[in-house]
Amino acid sequence: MFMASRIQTRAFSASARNLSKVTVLGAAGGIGQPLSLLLKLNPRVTELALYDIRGAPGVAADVSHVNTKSTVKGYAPSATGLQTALKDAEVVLIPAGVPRKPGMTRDDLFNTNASIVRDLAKACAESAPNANILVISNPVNSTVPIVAEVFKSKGVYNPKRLFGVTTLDVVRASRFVSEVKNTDPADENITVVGGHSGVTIVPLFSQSRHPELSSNADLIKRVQFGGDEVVKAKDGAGSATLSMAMAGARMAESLLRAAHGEKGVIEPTFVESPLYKDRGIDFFSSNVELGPNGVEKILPVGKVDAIEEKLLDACFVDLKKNIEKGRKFVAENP
Ligand SMILES: NC(=O)C1=CN([C@@H]2O[C@H](COP(=O)(O)OP(=O)(O)OC[C@H]3O[C@@H](n4cnc5c(N)ncnc54)[C@H](O)[C@@H]3O)[C@@H](O)[C@H]2O)C=CC1
Ligand SMILES: O=C([O-])CC(=O)C(=O)O
Repeated sequence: MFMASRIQTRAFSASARNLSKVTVLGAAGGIGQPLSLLLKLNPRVTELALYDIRGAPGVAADVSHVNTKSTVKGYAPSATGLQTALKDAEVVLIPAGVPRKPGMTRDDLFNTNASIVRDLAKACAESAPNANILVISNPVNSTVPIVAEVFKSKGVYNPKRLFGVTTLDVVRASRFVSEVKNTDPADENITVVGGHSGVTIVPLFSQSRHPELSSNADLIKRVQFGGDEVVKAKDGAGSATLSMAMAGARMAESLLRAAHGEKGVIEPTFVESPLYKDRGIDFFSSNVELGPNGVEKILPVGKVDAIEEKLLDACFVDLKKNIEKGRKFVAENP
């Protein structure tokens, strides 16, 4: 009896400490809906706030019937809708914005998505300045710097709490390698660094258990342009949504695990990074150890071979321009 009540007390105080509100901005979209469902299935999430310019209350009502303990609320635009959705959030995921159609690059989305992300970042800076912000909206190489600039302008920028979601690139890399090698993707841990578009995506096969793959140009290209495969197959109906939802849910889960005290949680993510500042690159995706304060430690890229060195050089050229473009947008359109 005594034991049982002690265990109960302990369980209660642990869960009281681990109340985690997660907010999705763009929750009624192609990514937003399955992402919200996956978050509802995550026992670490205790409150789920779903916001969109249309349809979020319906998605919330639907997801709320899934029989896990978390509460779900949907928010429509109103005087306080976005503000209330964001208040006390520990993690905010942003998949709001338009997706590509065949023939477009991610940069072609800039004109529409830059202002969407800027405005949502303003709301986050005001209502959830201490949350972990996970940016999914493309072009990630530019939208993450946009969020950083907005937070700076409001005096609340904390680089340890801002993440561009690049998880899908490693998810794809491990799956594509497993198809080539006829292995289980769970055993294929492929490091992918750089940014999240075309040649800025740099897989480092030399560091994997199949170092010879670093000369496999087709495989490198497939990882760099994996998103295009989906855009083409969807034929005008959008880009990756289901695999992206899985990747976004994994990133959110990793942040919550780290926030709840687990050590050694590592994810690849696009963050403000010292790794290539000497090359003029202020944001870079690499493996990052997560902790209760967000970014705990940015891991070094490690040894790369001559082919990968060249891939990195090409990455830097585009990445620098993409980052600058995001910053300039906020400077000119505050
Ligand atoms: N980081 C990554 O690896 C990936 C990023 N993406 C990007 O994610 C974004 C979303 O893609 P999908 O979900 O397929 O698009 P979608 O068009 O299906 O959904 C976007 C949702 O955002 C909402 N929205 C638009 N403006 C908004 C605002 N101001 N506030 C709140 N919600 C707003 C729309 O109403 C819509 O429900 C795109 O920019 C896409 O390129 C897609 C796949 C992978
Ligand atoms: O390809 C796109 O436009 C969507 C995306 O970022 C991806 O699937 O990696």
